[in-house]
Amino acid sequence: MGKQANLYAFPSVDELASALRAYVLQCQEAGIARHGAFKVAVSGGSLPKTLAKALLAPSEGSNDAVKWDKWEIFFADERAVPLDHEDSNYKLVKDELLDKIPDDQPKPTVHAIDTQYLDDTQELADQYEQVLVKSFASRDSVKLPIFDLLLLGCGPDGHTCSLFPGHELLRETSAWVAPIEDSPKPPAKRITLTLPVVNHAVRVAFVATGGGKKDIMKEIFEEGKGLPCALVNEGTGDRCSWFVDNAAVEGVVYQRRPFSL
Ligand SMILES: O=C(O)[C@H](O)[C@@H](O)[C@H](O)[C@H](O)COP(=O)(O)O
Repeated sequence: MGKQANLYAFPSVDELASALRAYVLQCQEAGIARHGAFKVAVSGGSLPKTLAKALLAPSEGSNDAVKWDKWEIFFADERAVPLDHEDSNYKLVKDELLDKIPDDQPKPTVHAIDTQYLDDTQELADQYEQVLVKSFASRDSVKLPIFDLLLLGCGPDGHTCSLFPGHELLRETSAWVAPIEDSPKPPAKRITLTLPVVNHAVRVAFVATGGGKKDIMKEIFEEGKGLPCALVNEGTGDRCSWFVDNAAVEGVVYQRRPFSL
């Protein structure tokens, strides 16, 4: 049992957000204890909004503080567009979360893509990989970076990051960051963390809300079928936690756990 992904279901997004906050802050403290920083990668989609709900809530004491100055934020996937483009995940995270951090709090370090390489997605991915190498090398001198936490969404087809069902990118074994030019979800050109990097993180948290997710949740948790989200579940076991609302898992046969840290 201990080897399976944790599924935490909440009656509302507000309750989900408050548990997510506790979970993220525990990961933050573990990262700081390990190496003096909290290295986290985030997805686009609906995740930044829920994350903002969790993290911008007022702090309830010293054990409940978001230590933004220790945060290094990376992008689990990013679209090959300028940073002020409406498809940009950077812009999404900036608008939903970063710009709303109160002025009296320090700001996190944010690692955006280098937009001078937008016309060449391989180069864009390679350059972003170098950002990771610089951030992680002194820590591990490593084959793979070890993120303290990945905060991911789950698409209606079971994709996560920009790793899509049946795509050859799922077989990538050496790159940390890879380009994709034919994303079925627009825009087509993107970069993404690869599956080995995702599965190597200390912890992975998926956030999925709303009844629109229940069919794919059933497939992921009951059948798997090589869906990217299921591959992450298999690759990370109980290092993986799903934060969902009841609507997203209605009818899904899989044991929910009461949330606790
Ligand atoms: O850039 C992207 O497209 C996202 O990173 C993508 O992987 C997203 O997380 C899922 O599609 C879930 O999106 P929703 O949360 O909006 O369903």
